[in-house]
This record gives sequence, structure tokens and C-alpha cells, in this order.
Amino acid sequence: TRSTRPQRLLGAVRRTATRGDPRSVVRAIDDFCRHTEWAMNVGDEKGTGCILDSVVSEVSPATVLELGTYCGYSTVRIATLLPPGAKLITLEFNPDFALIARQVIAWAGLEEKVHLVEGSSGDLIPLMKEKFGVKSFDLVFLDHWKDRYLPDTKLLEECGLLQKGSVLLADNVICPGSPDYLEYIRNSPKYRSQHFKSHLEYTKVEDGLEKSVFLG
Ligand SMILES: Cc1ncccc1-c1cc(O)c2nc[nH]c(=O)c2c1
Ligand SMILES: [Mg+2]
Repeated sequence: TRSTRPQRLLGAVRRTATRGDPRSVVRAIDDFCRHTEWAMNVGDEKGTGCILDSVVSEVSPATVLELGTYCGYSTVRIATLLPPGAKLITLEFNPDFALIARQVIAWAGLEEKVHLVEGSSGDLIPLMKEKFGVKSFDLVFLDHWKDRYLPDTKLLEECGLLQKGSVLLADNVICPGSPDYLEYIRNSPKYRSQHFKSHLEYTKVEDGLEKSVFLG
């Protein structure tokens, strides 16, 4: 039977990236998606030295939560920029995506920094303290399903997983768009938000990231 897009993306990583070299893994996926087959990775414009990379470097987080692993592209991007000892927990609902992502993360040599957990964010977020020993997250990257951005943000608040200064960075707030999340986060006194205009990965379609600092 025909391979899946994530399987073809993993093949490109294995063929063109160097084991243990995260930057070559990121480059291999960007090249594959730009020249061979589009895939929903945050990409090298929203990713490259601009927004995602600069926010991660600026926050220099000790604990990161990524919602939506897909093939592990942003997982690798973020994990490469983390300070020693920092931990990234990434949640993926789709088992096929999770299987590919584990192999991409392993190829990059980042297994020690990354904990990929399969399941739904709504079920797993309430378990972060007791099962994963997390006190709070310094950075949350929302890149899963637009309809879960708002409920999961409220869940993070209710579970006491955000502290003063925690940063939420949400992908795709324009395309596909998450209007209820934007409405909430931009009008809540508990957050200070900033919008970074960009484009849908590998295209000229308008998109953007929303960076929100939790004020406690
Ligand atoms: C798949 C797609 N098609 C057309 C336009 C945008 C998308 C798209 C792009 C992304 O970066 C996504 N990130 C996380 N989750 C998504 O569902 C998702 C969907
Ligand atoms: Mg995205």
C-alpha cells in the first residue's frame, strides 16, 4: 500500500540528514516540504531565526510543553535551543504521527531532552504534575488543533501549570485560525499578547503566531 506523508518525510530525513545533527534534520524536512511535498510543520519562516527560534532563545525555558508533535519538526527545532538539563514534553494524539516523530527525534539525537506522550491534551494536561513531575511550564507551544487552543489554555490555568512569566506561543492563529483563542487571550487581564505576522509554512498564504505572557 502507498506510504503516508509522515513516512515519506521520515525517509527524507534518513536519506539526507546526519544522525545526531538536529540542524541537518530541520533542513532536510524544510527542503522536503518546500521542494517535494508540503507538510504542516511550522516551517523555516515562522521557525527560522525569526519567531519560534527567537522566542525559545529569549525565554530559555527549563520546561516546555508542545501541543501537537506531528512529525517532530518543531520538537527538534525547540529542543536544539534548550539550555542543558531542560525538558520538552510533547503531546501527540495520532499514533501514526507519534511513531514517525519518535524516529525523527531519535535521528536528531534528542531523545534525552524530549518526552513524547501519546494521547489527547485534554486528558494529559491534568496529569502533568502527578505523572510527569512538572511544577509549571516556562513555555507552551500550541500547534495541535485550533479548537483545542482555548480549552487547553484554560485547563493549563486551572491545573496551576502556568506561573508569572510563562509564555504561550500559538501557531496558525490566522490560518487555519483560532478566533475564540485570540478573543480570549487578547482580552484577558491575565495575559499580555503580541502578534507576529508571517505566512503559512512554505506558502505565501497569510498566517501568524501569537505570543502571550501569563501575568499571574
Ligand atoms: C493542514 C493545513 N491545511 C491548510 C492550511 C493550514 C493547515 C495547517 C497548518 C498548520 O501549521 C497546522 N498546525 C497544527 N495543526 C493543524 O491542523 C495545522 C493545519
Ligand atoms: Mg502549525
